[in-house]
Amino acid sequence: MRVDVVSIFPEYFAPLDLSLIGRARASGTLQLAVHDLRTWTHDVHRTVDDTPYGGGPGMVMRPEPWGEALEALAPPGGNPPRLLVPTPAGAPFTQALAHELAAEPHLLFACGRYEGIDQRVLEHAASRMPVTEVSLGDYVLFGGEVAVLVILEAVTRLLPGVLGNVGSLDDESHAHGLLEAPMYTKPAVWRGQEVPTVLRSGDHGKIARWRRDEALARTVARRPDMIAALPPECLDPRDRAA
Ligand SMILES: Oc1ccccc1-c1ccno1
Repeated sequence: MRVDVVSIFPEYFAPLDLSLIGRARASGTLQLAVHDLRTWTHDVHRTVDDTPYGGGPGMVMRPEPWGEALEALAPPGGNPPRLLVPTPAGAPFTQALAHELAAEPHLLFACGRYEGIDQRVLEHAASRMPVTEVSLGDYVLFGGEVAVLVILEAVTRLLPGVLGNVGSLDDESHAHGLLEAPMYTKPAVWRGQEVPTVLRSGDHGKIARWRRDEALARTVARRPDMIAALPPECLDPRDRAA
């Protein structure tokens, strides 16, 4: 997978040389390039923002540098990337979208700052490539860089060969529409608290059932919205009686 990121703070992405993402880049699974938006400015002050039409506080990112950056990184006529624009006004970023993005050959991230990017940039881009405005949640950040780091980690870990133990994707939170069950490791007793006996029973059927029940209970308690979204067949008949 090829990933291009455009930002006025490219140094935000230094952490992407670390850990599993760093290994994915070294192995060639992930080809990542970070670009400074100011590369596509032509004035002495390398200006990227201006005051908003209609008034109001703050500044808006000018369309000209973005237009040139997106044309440089997604040249007309080539296979277009999918443009991801983190914004508080975007669609929720979910594990399902992470899986969708992990199947894309080329992602292009536009990191907005200030009050956002002139909307015409996204409208013009949409005439040439798929554009997804995405939100991490109902809160406001200084800019899109942190959101891109989160999205990149969620997507990269789904790429083939990145996670050593592929099985760990099977039962993690959101893998089957539920939150994951509590996890334990040695010692069996720690500060007087004992690991649930069933987990040390060796009975894999009982262990699987316990973990599913715990996952369901956690989801009901913490994320009832996820329960409402579960397809009926996901709820065991015994659970329906509950
Ligand atoms: O608050 C933001 C500012 C710029 C770009 C993205 C965001 C954001 C907030 C939540 N998800 O994304």
